[in-house]
Amino acid sequence: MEFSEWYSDILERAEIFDVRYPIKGCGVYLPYGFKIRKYTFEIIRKLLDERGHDEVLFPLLIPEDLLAKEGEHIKGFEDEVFWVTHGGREKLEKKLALRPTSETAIYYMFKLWIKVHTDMPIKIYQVVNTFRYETKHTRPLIRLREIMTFKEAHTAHSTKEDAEKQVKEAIEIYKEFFDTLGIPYLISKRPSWDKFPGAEYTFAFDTIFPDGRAIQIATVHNLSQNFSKTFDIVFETPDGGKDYAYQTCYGISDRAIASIIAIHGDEKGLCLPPVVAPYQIVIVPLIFKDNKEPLNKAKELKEKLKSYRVYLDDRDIRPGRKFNEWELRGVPLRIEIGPKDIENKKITIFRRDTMEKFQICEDELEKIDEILNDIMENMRKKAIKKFEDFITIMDYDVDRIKETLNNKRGIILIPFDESIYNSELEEKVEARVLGETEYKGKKYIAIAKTY
Ligand SMILES: Nc1ncnc2c1ncn2[C@@H]1O[C@H](COS(=O)(=O)NC(=O)[C@@H](N)CS)[C@@H](O)[C@H]1O
Repeated sequence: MEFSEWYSDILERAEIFDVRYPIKGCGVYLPYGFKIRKYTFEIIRKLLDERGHDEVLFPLLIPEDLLAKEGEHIKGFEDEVFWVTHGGREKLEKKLALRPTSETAIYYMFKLWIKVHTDMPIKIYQVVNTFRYETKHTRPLIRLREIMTFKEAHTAHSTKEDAEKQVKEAIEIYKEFFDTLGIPYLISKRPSWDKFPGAEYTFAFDTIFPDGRAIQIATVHNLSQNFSKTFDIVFETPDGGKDYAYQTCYGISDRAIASIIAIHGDEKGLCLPPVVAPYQIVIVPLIFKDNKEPLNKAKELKEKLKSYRVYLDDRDIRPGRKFNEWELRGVPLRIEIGPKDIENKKITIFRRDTMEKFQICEDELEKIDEILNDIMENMRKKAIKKFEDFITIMDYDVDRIKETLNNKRGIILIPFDESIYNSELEEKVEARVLGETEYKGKKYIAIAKTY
């Protein structure tokens, strides 16, 4: 089955996201998908909180004049903004934007909060919905018009060096986030012609989906003083002088969830990293006629394993149907308990990642931890192997680049060469220039067909 069909099919059959909402680019997180989203964003919240960030919440609506304040920013977003023009039947005298991202909402307040250098660093983030009138093909969790899970961090610093350091910290945070999820990535410095509107420079994380197309899954922007000059965020320096704040911002979205589904999934369905799996273990008692023993044993096991997210499936349906359903939903580990197992004081384990079945003694439950860790390690290795197979290093040869992108796809790396690194390159190779990147210690220009 072709990837995009597999992807749409799995969102529906594993009951993750319902695309039938009557607005293009909008959809509904179903309970199972919502849990994956919850556990995924718990990871990033923890990583941000541990590094001195505070979670906040800003209004959704941004007055038109505020959004338009930073010239480059508004130029970059004016074709993507949704507007509110009425309050009830009354026409608003100032139209209001649904935030496409919150720089202009937040930096208006930074101006009120920042007076002296000791008011910084400010390191805040919010996890909100944002709205972009995407004209390209919308796709669930990949290219939404209502971005349902937009984690945006915004920081302000009293020196250029501190802002540069913050960019590096943000990159470390995202590396740890995607490593925890087993999602491989290439970090590139976006070319100047493709940086975030209003940024000095942008670093981006790109991964590769099974169809070989690259997708931007995170971005880190050094805004320097572009916004602080526009919003007049001036502070008193230690020596009593005046300066504009130095700022950064960095964001991820529902694409983190799309990546977990796309990268770890297989023909049987989802294969979820234990850390985000709504159920890490499902217990299936093999019930024969009126033999209640397996069910009682299963309940005992569930109790013993209560430090995990365990589902005891005691529904009155055939075990085979249960196995297929939990494999489709990507539950990392299944335990089967039948009369023979009980007799032999064993439990049967099924690993979703390798689809292998084996037995452990019923009093060796401490092995479960190491099996779940091994599952994650194996999933990560498999994903990195697939990712690296999609990387092609070659000398600059337009025809070979085009031929490779049309057949193998993936990311092409050509040795960095200033003389070809310009916006014409994209037209020549009929693909996106992801930017300049380091790969296995060498510097390259990365090129790919992207989402
Ligand atoms: N339409 C969309 N649907 C889903 N995710 C999106 C969409 N547009 C962008 N994203 C994701 O959101 C991330 C952050 O968006 S951004 O425009 O690059 N950066 C910002 O908005 C900055 N304010 C940092 S928070 C992107 O890296 C991309 O992974």
